[in-house]
Amino acid sequence: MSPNQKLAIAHQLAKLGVDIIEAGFPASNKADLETVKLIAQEVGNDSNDGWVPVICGLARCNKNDVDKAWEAMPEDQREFLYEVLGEVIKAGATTLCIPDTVGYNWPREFGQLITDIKANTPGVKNVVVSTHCHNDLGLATANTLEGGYMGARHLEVTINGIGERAGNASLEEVEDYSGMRVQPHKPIVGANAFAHESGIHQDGILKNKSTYEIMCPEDIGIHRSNEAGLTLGKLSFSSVTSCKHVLYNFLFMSQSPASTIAMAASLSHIPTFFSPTTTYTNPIRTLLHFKPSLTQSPKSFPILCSRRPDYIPNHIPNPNYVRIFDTTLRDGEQSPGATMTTKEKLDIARQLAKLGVDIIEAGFPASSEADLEAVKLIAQEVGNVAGEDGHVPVICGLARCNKNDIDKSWEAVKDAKFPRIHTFIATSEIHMQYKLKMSKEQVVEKARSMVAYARSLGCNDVEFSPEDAGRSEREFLYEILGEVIKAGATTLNIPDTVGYNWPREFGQLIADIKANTPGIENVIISTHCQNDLGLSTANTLEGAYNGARQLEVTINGIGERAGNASLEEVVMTLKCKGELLGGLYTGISTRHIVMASKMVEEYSGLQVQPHKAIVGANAFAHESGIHQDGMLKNKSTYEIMSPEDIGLFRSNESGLTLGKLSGRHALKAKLFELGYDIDGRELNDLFWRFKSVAEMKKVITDDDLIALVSDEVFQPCIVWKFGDVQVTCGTLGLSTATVKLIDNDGTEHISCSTGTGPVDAAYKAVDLTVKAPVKLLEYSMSAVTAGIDAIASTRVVIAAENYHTTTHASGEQIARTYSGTGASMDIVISSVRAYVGAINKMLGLKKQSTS
Ligand SMILES: CC(=O)SCCNC(=O)CCNC(=O)[C@H](O)C(C)(C)COP(=O)(O)OP(=O)(O)OC[C@H]1O[C@@H](n2cnc3c(N)ncnc32)[C@H](O)[C@@H]1OP(=O)(O)O
Ligand SMILES: CC(C)C(=O)C(=O)O
Repeated sequence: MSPNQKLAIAHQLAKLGVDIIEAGFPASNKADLETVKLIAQEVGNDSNDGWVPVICGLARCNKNDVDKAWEAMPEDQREFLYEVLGEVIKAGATTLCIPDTVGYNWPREFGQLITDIKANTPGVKNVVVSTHCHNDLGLATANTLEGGYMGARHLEVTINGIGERAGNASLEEVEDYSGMRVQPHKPIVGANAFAHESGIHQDGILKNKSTYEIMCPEDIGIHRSNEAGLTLGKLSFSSVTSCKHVLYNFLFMSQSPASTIAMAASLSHIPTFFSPTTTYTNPIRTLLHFKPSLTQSPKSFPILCSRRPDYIPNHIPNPNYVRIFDTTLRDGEQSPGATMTTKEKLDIARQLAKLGVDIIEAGFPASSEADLEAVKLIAQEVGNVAGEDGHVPVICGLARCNKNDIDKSWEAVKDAKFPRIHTFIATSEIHMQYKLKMSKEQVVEKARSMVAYARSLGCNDVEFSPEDAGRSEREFLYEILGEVIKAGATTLNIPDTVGYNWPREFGQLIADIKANTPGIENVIISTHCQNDLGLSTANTLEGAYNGARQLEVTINGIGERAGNASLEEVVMTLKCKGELLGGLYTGISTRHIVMASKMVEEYSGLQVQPHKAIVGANAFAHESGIHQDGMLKNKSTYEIMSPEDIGLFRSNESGLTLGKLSGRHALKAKLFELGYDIDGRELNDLFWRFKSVAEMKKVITDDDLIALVSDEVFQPCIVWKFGDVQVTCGTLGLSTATVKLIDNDGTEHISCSTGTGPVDAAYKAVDLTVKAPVKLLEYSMSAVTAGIDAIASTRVVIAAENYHTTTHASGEQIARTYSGTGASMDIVISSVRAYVGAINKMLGLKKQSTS
């Protein structure tokens, strides 16, 4: 960020009411010294409602760098930590910051560290204890809160959670100046955080907002456009189905996210402020560019147990084995804009099977004919194929507690080797009273009879969820859960539907259910944690710690509103910390994580933020000198897992350098290293794209290849194929473009158009051929690598003008949205590829729903 941008953010932080602003690292460079000085002078003396923030600058302990000593260390080394801290207190320190520098702690562990320091450090009563938690496992927010709970009274956070690698605990939002885009499903400030995609949620919201919202968007400075009478901003609605009730969606004023605050409850008095942001601007992927190094690699994981027990619906022979239930294709698809075609869902299901997930929730078959067909296909094609280790995943379909939904679900899954019906009904007062309009007795009876009905169809694997369990009365939960066990449920899933619990609370809920529900020993307890407060990963782990043996997650954490617990965070924490969690382990083959993440990102159109834990582009990138120095000396200094564990390979580790003389074998091998197993026609097509880039570019980097794979492989079914484009542009006249597209029969269509620029002209030429009027809602471009010969990656979001509308709560018609991505060294070609990809997705879905 520039000095002026930093100053503007400091002013904003002061308005927000933060107590201390760490303004920079003055010794790192002259500009930072000057900026911190300026902030100290201007912001550090400016009263906001009588409050002047403390201005702080970071410095190494040059003589003896104790920074690393402060992260979680084995209990037996704690004495050293108390000693160092005691000494600095004697020397005059006023605040003790306890950093989990590499984001390696989980909440119980970090909380214990704070407790121990408070109990054992001489003189600690005279200073303030602070947390500083990094987010490498997605646990920074939970660790920070646990630290606060255990007595820290100074919590170090960043706006939007940005920071080194996967970032820090988050306050909120510096998206524009930092260029660090937040993902749509980022809690609190993401574009989807208050958007409701699925019919059942919309129905609830229409009846009473508290059914699916735990805070008012207005509290954090977000204004609903329909209430404000405005329709600015992103259209994030795209339901797969027609719903009886009027559909509801929050459209945000485009400037709103930049004004929001993570700890909304305590900060709701703060005035709101905005900074406009409509497109994604993160410019450069900074995936692994390390030179191979001889230094020691991060610790290898303790091998707890690798065998996956045989599948028995209501029993796991090994008590430490935790089933991973992936709901990317059901809850994930409920993310606004994430509608996927049948082929895309099938591809993802295959990848989930490769990953080794135990259960794939493939959809909600009653929601539409298309979803029923997609789930059926997945049941037949993925639910009967054994993977490398002989594992065949369970295929599951969601259903409300009614016969029609359950029939559809059974029809969809019954061809799988291991079919499962998942039925649910809400149990919280607010949902029963306003949404269902049912008494407790009616809800119990419905749940009991529908579980029995599902069993009567011949399904011996029935999961039941008391929706909104996180806000349900305990005694009522024990009662209804006891009844469904008697009726034949084999898994009881406990959802924190609105992401309202914090880890201790959710863990206690699982422990209480385990202790008080009659017959619970005969079933599997499961968790399903939404991420509205950024706590879903920690809640899920607490659930496991307290006895849950099935964890419901999604790839990249996508899902309704702020999404779900993410598979990669939960699985990698169990892999890194399984021992601390009592020896828990999963059957996930983690080296397929990156491929799954990329595929879901491309198909759902939901891009993960660069600082997303595990799979974000920066998760293994080291930006600052001190970290880079540490990495060069020993990778374990700043990495808690090696990228290879999740299928991400450092450049050149193989020694393969691809260029214009490389052949398909080298390309395939290199792609395999990067986590992509590509063959056949896809490999061939990719090969020619690769060759054309290699002819122009001396060095083909991993990022170039990743961009090409995204563009070539993750494309929707082809309705129109991009052929050629020719543009003329400049200052002397209108830009003109000629575009050749090829239809399904191989016929070439050529159109010409003028436009305000070359991309506009090319898009108009495409429109002339396709004749399906669309509106361009978003357009963003980023350079994949540095330099003039970089590959440009384009992302567009479009909406159809004449069809695919749905009704907004305000009564207006809202168009569904479709995303497309493209990559090329030529920005116009990249742009046209993205545009044609989005159009193909729109036409493909239209074809699918009309057939
Ligand atoms: C927490 C979750 O994630 S729940 C899953 C959310 N997923 C979805 O909603 C999938 C997409 N949804 C859809 O396609 C549609 O909502 C459909 C096809 C399922 C239903 O559409 P419609 O029949 O038009 O109903 P609509 O969605 O408007 O309203 C939901 C109705 O189901 C009822 N309902 C909601 N949950 C349940 C349940 N678990 N069991 C029984 N009835 C339920 C509501 O009370 C409401 O009933 P009402 O009409 O008597 O008031
Ligand atoms: C259907 C249930 C499990 C759900 O998605 C939720 O409650 O969030």
